[in-house]
Amino acid sequence: MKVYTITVNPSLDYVMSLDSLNLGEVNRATEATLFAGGKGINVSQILTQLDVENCALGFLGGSTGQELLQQLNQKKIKSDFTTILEKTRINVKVKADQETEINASGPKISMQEQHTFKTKLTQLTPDDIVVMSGSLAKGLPDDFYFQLIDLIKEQGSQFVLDTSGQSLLDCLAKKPLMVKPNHHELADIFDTTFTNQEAIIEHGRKLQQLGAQNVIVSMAGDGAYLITEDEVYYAKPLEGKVVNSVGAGDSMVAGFVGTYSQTQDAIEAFKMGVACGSATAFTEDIATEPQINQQLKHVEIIEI
Ligand SMILES: Nc1ncnc2c1ncn2[C@@H]1O[C@H](COP(=O)(O)OP(=O)(O)O)[C@@H](O)[C@H]1O
Ligand SMILES: O=P(O)(O)OC[C@H]1O[C@](O)(COP(=O)(O)O)[C@@H](O)[C@@H]1O
Repeated sequence: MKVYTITVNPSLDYVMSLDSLNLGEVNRATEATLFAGGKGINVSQILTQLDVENCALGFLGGSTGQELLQQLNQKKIKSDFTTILEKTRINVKVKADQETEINASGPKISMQEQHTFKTKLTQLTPDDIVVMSGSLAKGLPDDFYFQLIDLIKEQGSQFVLDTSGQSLLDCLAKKPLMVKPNHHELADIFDTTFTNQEAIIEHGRKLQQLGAQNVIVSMAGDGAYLITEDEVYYAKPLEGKVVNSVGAGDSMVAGFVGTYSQTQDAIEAFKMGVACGSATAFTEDIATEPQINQQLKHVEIIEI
C-alpha cells in the first residue's frame, strides 16, 4: 500500500522566537527559521521517517514554493506538486511567553491548475490511502475535498480527511478509513460538553456508526480512544515535557495511516499514532524516527 498526502494550501512557516512580544513596538527576534509547513506535508514528513512509501501532492508556486520544495527534497520527502502561478503563502509563528500564529489565506488557484491536479489522482490504485488535511486555498470551491473524495473512491482507494465540524460529519457517509477529532472538536460536532469518559466514547461511536471505519478521539495529555466496529481501546497518556504541540495531531494521523498501510491492523496503527503524536509534542519540530520509537516502547493500550 502506498500513501499519498494532499496539502492544497501548504506554507513556509516563519518561526520567530523572542523573550516577550510587545504589541505596537519594534520587537527583535532572538532566532528566526523558515520551516516547510502544512498539515499534509507534516504527515508526509512522519511517513518518510517511518520508511512508509508516500508522496506529497498539492499546489506550490513562486519563490516560496521553490524554497518549500527544496526543504522537502533535503528531507528526502517524495512529492509531485502541481505548479501554480501565485506564490505559496508564508505563515508567521511567534514564540514568546505565549505562542501566536498568523496564517495567511494563501494563493488563488485557477480552474486549469485545479484540473491539472485532479488528473494526478487517476494514478491511484485500490492499494493506496490518501490523506487530506489543512485549509482550502483561495478560489477553491468549498466542496473541493468532496470532489477529491469522489475521484479517490472511483479509483478504489481509501481516504482520510483530517477536518472538523460539518465537513467531518459530511464525509462519514463516504466511509473514511479513519477520522481523528480531538475531544473538543467531537463535543462541538454534537453541540455538547463532555462531563465523563463514557460520553466521549458514546459520541465517538456515533461517528463510527455514521460511516467511519475507525475513530480516534485524541485528548492531548489525557490519552486517546480508538473506536472500531467491534471494540473500544484507550491509550494511556505518555509522559514527557511538551515543547511544541504544532503538528501533534498531524503526526498521530501519520502514525496511524503509516502502520495501517503496512499491517492493516487498526490497533497496531493506533499505537504508532499515539507514539508519533507524543514524540512530536515532546520535540521542537516534527518528530524523527528514533524519537518515535523511543515513545512507542511506552505505549499502553487497554480494551474498554
Ligand atoms: N501534552 C501531551 N502529552 C502527551 N501526548 C500529547 C500531548 N499533546 C499531544 N499529545 C499527543 O498527540 C496526539 C494528538 O494531540 P491532540 O492535541 O489531542 O490533537 P490535535 O493536535 O489534533 O488537537 C495525542 O493523542 C497524544 O498522543
Ligand atoms: O492549513 P491551515 O489550517 O491554515 O494550517 C496550516 C498550518 O498548519 C500546520 O501544518 C500546523 O498545524 P497544527 O498546529 O494544527 O498541527 C503549520 O505547519 C501550518 O502553518
